[in-house]
Amino acid sequence: MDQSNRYADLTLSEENLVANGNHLLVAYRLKPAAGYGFLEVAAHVAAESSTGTNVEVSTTDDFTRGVDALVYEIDEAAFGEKGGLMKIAYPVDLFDPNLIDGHYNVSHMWSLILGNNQGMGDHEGLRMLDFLVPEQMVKKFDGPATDISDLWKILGRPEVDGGYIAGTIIKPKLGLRPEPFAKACYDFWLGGDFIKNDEPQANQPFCPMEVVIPKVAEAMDRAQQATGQAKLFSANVTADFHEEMIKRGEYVLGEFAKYGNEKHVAFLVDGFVTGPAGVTTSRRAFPDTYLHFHRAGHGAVTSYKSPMGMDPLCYMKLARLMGASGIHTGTMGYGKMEGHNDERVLAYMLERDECQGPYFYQKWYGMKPTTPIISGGMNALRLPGFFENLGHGNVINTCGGGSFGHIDSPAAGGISLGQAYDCWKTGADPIEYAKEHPEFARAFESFPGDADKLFPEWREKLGVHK
Ligand SMILES: O=C(COP(=O)(O)O)[C@H](O)[C@H](O)COP(=O)(O)O
Ligand SMILES: [Mg+2]
Repeated sequence: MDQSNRYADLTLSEENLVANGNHLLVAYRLKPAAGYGFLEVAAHVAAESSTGTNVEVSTTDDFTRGVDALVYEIDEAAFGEKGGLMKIAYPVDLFDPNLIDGHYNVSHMWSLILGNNQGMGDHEGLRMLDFLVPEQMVKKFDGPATDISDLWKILGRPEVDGGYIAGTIIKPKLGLRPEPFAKACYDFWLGGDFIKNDEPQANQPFCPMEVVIPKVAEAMDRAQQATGQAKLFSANVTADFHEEMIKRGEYVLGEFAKYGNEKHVAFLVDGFVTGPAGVTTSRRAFPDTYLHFHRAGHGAVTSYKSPMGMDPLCYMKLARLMGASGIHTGTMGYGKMEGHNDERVLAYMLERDECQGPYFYQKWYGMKPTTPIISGGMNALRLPGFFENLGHGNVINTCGGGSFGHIDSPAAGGISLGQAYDCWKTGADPIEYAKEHPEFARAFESFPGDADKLFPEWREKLGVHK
């Protein structure tokens, strides 16, 4: 049934919709299934995402029609064989404020703008490319309670432009028992700032939280004394229900508090698999603890290979609205995961108070920034190019292989990361810099494949032969 007479109004002006601020606007890429018209399917998406279904119903009244989501712009040829562009305006009244405090919840918003419409049978692809949250809504999402400035403060750095946080992920991903796990922490903290649990490290029988966390807390205390520097640990508190997550969070804080280091702890939440409810549990139960949002699983929804789901930019915006202090943002083509250099905008959308997305200019109205967390196949050699592309180093970077794969030690791995930032920041040539900085130089021998690709004559220039 073609519902475009009700769920489309191509006379609407986006400029007015933005100025009025009474709609959440969404841009989609749509590829109709064979035999269906573009506007017909676009209108069905709007119906299915707001007040309609696939047939007229007798209970619809004039008020209902007044909160219809409306297709207001289409460009059928925008993406060639991949489909066309269409934009939908969702009235703010469709969204769901909490009973408790009137804040919006991301789960509900997500269920509308990317809910049933994903499963419709009359399209071959529907992908969310960008969305614009109007001021009246932005101000009623939780947003982050803490941000990178809180970590810089603990590290004794300026709370503005405090710079690069050199981090790692304890590897191997699984299988370490408590003693070797804590030793790996200590060894890295002799050279780096920040350690995270790998996303599945939690309470396994071979490494129970109640055995390993006390050892990690003790290792942090020893490393701080040995280096005279503050250290940070991001502990995985992910759980399927809030009481378990709170139990884990309180336990971790209690163990680090024994050394006065409860503020040196962040909470790792596997936010894609636990969903907005899990993220919000940590955000609200532990507002003083940096919320480290790991996105494992997000590729099922955000991979550029897919005609469905949403672009990573949209996922970053949802995470900031949820209240992530930091989120894994990808490596913009410099690491091992899918991505490209223009994904700078993911970081800018997270950290700035205003940012131009691919279709909308989003203002955040003072909402705290979310830190880009850069991870996935990174090491000291790949970092200078990454910083050059992004234009700054105010990020948390976690290199698992890039630290524990350094041929000298995890500490040398950590040091090499900080040196990579220093190399970029001072504008030094990496090869020349390596001649004066042994840990950075040994990263070339640790990751020869990368060295060959990034700095072809490195062996001759550094006098390192096979
Ligand atoms: O454990 C790692 C990286 O380990 P390594 O440094 O050894 O590659 C992270 O889970 C990935 O970065 C996740 O990807 P993303 O950060 O893109 O979500
Ligand atoms: Mg991992």
